[in-house]
Amino acid sequence: MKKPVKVAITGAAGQIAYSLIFRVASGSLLGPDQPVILQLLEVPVPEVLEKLKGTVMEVDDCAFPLVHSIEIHSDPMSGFEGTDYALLVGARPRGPGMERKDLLTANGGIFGPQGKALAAKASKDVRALVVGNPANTNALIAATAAAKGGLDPKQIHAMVRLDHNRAVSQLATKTGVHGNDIEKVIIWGNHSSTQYPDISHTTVGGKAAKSLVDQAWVEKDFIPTVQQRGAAIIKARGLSSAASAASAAVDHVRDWALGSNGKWVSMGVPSDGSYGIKPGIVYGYPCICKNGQYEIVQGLSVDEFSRARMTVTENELREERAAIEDLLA
Ligand SMILES: NC(=O)C1=CN([C@@H]2O[C@H](COP(=O)(O)OP(=O)(O)OC[C@H]3O[C@@H](n4cnc5c(N)ncnc54)[C@H](O)[C@@H]3O)[C@@H](O)[C@H]2O)C=CC1
Ligand SMILES: O=C([O-])CC(=O)C(=O)O
Repeated sequence: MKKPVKVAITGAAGQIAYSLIFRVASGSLLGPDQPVILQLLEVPVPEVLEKLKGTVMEVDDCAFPLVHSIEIHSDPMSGFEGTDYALLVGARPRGPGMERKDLLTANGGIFGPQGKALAAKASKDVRALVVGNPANTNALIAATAAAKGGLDPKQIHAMVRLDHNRAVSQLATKTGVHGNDIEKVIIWGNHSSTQYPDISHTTVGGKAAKSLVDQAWVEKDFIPTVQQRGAAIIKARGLSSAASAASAAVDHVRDWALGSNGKWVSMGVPSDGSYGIKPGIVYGYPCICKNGQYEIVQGLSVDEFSRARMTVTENELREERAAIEDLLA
């Protein structure tokens, strides 16, 4: 048996975690031979911690072979002790009629202290994924705080994988193939309604996606459907997406940790000037992961249509940054 690794999950009594914890415990995240220590974090509110105890009872009742032990915490300084992977889910979700950036004030304050605690307590190689919305700017806040404590901002990502998976699914349905046959989808920018799902480089069964679908469908159907999918789920379910968000979080961290086998995956990572997106924001890019590291895919052509959309979502992220600049100080 391998040595157990520590996986911290915040928002552990919430709806995403109710799916995520079981996926991690079953081995979907790090493989079928990797034992895990679950570090479950919640707010220090008795009713919430009681609810979390109920979830833990259920994890116990699954008798998962890979669960080494389970801890409950309400302070990130104890909860992130020795953490190898952190899934930062805990934050308020939006309701009908809200944009995700409307949550900045409610949620931004959560991520500075968590970034600080990761730097102080987690493994020096920790990899953290921010799921809580607005995910990109929350990741920027966490990464800025973590960097002050010595972590590399590249260790803290934002999740745009749900958008990536949604784009794959929409295109698969349209072209009548399985999602497995689709490669090189990109989500540029923000996990918001300005994100740019780009199929300029996408292949479907080895053929250029652009040769299989018309541009009017891309502009009027595909892009808005992917951009608005979160809102459509809220309208249908009365609650924001949960199991699909957990699944995307598993996909993101698994590919980061174990490698994407040469495949492109969309990840919200610190902008580094690639594709003209100057540093200072966390931006969705196409990435390839290997040996526990990610690299932004370089050298792609960007046409006028794509550039305009990449700039819109970049501008929104710079506005979000300006709105929380005080949290970066
Ligand atoms: N990036 C993405 O693709 C997606 C992001 N989300 C976001 O994920 C977040 C969580 O969603 P749900 O699980 O549905 O919400 P939820 O309300 O069911 O659960 C959130 C939990 O986080 C806890 N929490 C709040 N502050 C915390 C803190 N400082 N430390 C630890 N726990 C804390 C709350 O007590 C609550 O139990 C929301 O912000 C939502 O908008 C949701 C879907 C997709
Ligand atoms: O839309 C929301 O608020 C939840 C979310 O981020 C998504 O489903 O993409």
